[in-house]
Amino acid sequence: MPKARVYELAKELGVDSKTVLNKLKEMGEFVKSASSTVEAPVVRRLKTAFPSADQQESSQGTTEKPAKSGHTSTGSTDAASPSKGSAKKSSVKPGPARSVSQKKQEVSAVVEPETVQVNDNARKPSPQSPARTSAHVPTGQHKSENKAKPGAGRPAAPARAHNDQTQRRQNPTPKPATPGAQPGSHSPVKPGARKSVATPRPGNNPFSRKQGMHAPMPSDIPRPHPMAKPGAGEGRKSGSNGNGGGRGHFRNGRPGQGSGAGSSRPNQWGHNRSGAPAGGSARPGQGGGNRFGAGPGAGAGTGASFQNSGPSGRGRGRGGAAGAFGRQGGKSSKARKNRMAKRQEFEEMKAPVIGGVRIPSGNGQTIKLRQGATLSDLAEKINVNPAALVTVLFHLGEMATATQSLDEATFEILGQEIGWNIKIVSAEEEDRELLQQFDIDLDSEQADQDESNLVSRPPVVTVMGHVDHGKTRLLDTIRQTNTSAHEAGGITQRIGAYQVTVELEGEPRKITFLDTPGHEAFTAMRARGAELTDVAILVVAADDGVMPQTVEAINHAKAANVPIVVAVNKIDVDGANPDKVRGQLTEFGLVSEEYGGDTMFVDISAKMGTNVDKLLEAVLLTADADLDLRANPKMDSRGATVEARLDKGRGAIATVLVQQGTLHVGDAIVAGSAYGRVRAMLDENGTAMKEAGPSTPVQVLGLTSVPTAGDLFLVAPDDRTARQIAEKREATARAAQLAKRRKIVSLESLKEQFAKSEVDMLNIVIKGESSGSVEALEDALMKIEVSDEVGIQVIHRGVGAITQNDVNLATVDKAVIIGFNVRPNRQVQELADKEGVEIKYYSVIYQATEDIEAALKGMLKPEYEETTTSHSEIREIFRSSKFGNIAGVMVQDGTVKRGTKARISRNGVVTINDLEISTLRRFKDDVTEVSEGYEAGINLGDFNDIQLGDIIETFEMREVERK
Ligand SMILES: Nc1nc2c(ncn2[C@@H]2O[C@H](COP(=O)(O)OP(=O)(O)OP(=O)(O)O)[C@@H](O)[C@H]2O)c(=O)[nH]1
Repeated sequence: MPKARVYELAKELGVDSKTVLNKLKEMGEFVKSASSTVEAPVVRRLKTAFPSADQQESSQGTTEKPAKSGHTSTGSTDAASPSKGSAKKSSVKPGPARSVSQKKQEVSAVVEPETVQVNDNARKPSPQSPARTSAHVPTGQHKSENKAKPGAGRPAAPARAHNDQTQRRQNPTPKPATPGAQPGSHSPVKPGARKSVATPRPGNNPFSRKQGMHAPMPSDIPRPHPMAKPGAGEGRKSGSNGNGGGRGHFRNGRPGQGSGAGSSRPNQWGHNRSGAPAGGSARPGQGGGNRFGAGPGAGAGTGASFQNSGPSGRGRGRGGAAGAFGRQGGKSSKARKNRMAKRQEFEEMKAPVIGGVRIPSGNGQTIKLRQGATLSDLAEKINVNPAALVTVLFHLGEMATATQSLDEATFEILGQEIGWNIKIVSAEEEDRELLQQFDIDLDSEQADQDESNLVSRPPVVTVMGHVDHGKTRLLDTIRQTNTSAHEAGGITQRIGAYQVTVELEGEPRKITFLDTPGHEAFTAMRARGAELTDVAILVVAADDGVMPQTVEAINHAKAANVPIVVAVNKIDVDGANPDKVRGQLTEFGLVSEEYGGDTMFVDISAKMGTNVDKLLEAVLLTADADLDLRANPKMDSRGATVEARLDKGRGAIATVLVQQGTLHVGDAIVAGSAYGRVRAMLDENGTAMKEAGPSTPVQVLGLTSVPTAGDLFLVAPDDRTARQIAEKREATARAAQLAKRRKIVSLESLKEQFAKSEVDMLNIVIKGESSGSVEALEDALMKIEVSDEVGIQVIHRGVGAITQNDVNLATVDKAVIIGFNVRPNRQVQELADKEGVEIKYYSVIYQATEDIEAALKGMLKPEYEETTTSHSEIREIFRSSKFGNIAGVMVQDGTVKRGTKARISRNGVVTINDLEISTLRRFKDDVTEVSEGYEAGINLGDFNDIQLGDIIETFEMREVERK
């Protein structure tokens, strides 16, 4: 049985701890404080020294000093004069009364944290309590009720709660104890007074939004706002403590805290819900604690807290000893608020308290966040402290930092909790909304097109297919130029767009070709919302058939809902089998017309020019059959950037494809975050143009910066609007970039792993001559997978020469700079040399990827494997007082070396690992190694458990090359 503590004895005996302490002193027992323990014999003596509990109750009721607390006149006093004190305003709601001893406990000034009581309640009476009557039930009655109904505290919870609330206001008017105000659910039932302990009713959480046990009153308004000064929130927290434990059970799985000992950080947010105890104990006297602690049901186990906070009377403002509205508090004059402030507080008060923090409810309002948004982004939009959101999320069981990107589902759950309908919008949607701010509504423009304004436009065609199947050659043939000859490495790297005119049924028709490095750029553009392609030509070499990238290309075209025309190429090559290609493609849903399908297949030879005209016809026929290719040339131009680069002499040059309207020289244009005025326009041959209609690719000069491939462009009403749109886009792009960067790190917990040296990141800065090549290179690099332990992070990419900024960034982030067809100037190179920044130059993508892959492999930590170096049999054991046991061995194989790791195997079973050959001798000489066939003396350090016949195996960990 545990030793009794003074305060427990005091309760049991129905006196205050001080009395017990005095008595003990008289008895010659030195006991330090109320929380000190007392030995069993002393307890017996003490009990005999006091009258019986019942006697004590009756006497106590009359003898208790009023000065002890507001509740000193309990028991018979109340019974005798029920109208006294709080009875004036008491409600007639009856509640089971507490036992007298219970009341006395409440009167007691000394309460230990572990006694979960509301003794303080008794000491903080208020004239406002509507439930006070219940507290004035005569003692005897209380007793009998309690005895009859052991759990009688429950029905009285509301009354008790009010009592608590009011009592904490430190009204000196003597008050009776609150019935059932001592749930003490955590403690075992103790004799005497403890029997009347009531557990809090689960359904009476006064701060539950759903249960409505406690309608927020102006007097409940915390001050200052807990979001601003968490400390002030404790009152509220205290208030909820009574039942907070119950809440805690559900929300945090931390049952019992609500009735447990005082929290060391009572003011921290989140304690409400977790049911952590009131802050009063840790910060005695803080006003909030008293006032809000007085909420209904607040009694559960926070007695100590309140006890401390109450009498100290050092409450701030309205707290502490303040009256109902705090006007009697120490700083009452300062505490007075104007109506507005009170109103505001009231509103704040009504805000849901989640996890101890109060977030103004959005009342179901919709709020839009960009993909990859963080809690900080949300906090900014709804004007709350990001830390509060972190807390709320934590209470929802999700751990995230304020700057960590969260997914849509998490935001949705969080939104539901805080009353906001959080919608995650794509970058395109966000951009559309941004444009709407400038009265540019792309959706309605599209929908409200007047049929009469629509004229047919050329189809835009993308050529896709497996590597080396002849895409570039086909485009060359079509244009009757030979661009592949100029391409470094012979691989298409630049994204261009060209227009050709072909004759169909005697009528000249235009086709716009996007010259892409395959489907990757196509998808990269789509990712930006640039749905440029109308028809895809799928090039399949007849001598090679369907290859992995052919399938990928099909999938991408299908995903974009783009009709496919199949060009079965290289039919001039020996072994070409166009039928096989047809057969293979049926598996992918591309059934040729000859086979009863609706996909046009044309057998061509890009090299010889065979049937290329037929292919173009097929493209036009497919476009005519499947698509309604019309656009309005009369409106402001809209389109997308196909490629952009920085020209030394002419500045930014963007190849744009006009999709709607007509682009004119002099138009104010914005493409992504680049803007400017169209200074000049050139076609693919460098010929100047004055205007460009729908489906026309055109090079635009005059932008202030280089846009990115796939960036949508539009003509703005004026230069200023163009600039403002660009600036806004720039800002959102920067935020998104940051989020993306954070995501890379947070998603895979790379950072943490990195910190633990479990993963290494190769940071890369990519600079290239055009946005298309930079993008293609980045995509290619990101696909490199070497191992889970190493990864690539592109920390910056851009078009143009390598600059000082790039080097600086690389220095800070320890990055490697890749210059793709670009070079730094001398000063920048010198800076890089000085800073030790590596700059690698490439003009072919695969060389870059190969190099980086090799670098990553180099970053892998070496792999080790165990190699056995020798076996030696123990043939003799020499006992040395100085060295311990020395094994006289015969080296059976390999070489024993001093200092190597060793293990012992006995009858084929390893008995011990991790030994070391500490000394190695040949006769009397210390040696470093002994080879096979020789005898040696081995000492294994402290290890002496060796037997004749044991085998000493030595081994080393050797580095092995990674595959
Ligand atoms: N015999 C023959 N060779 C062809 C034909 N078409 C292309 N080639 C050759 O195939 C090789 C690859 O052609 P490209 O046009 O560069 O292939 P690609 O698909 O553009 O390749 P990437 O740019 O690497 O994606 C070149 O050597 C071409 O000359 C053809 O119809 N017949």
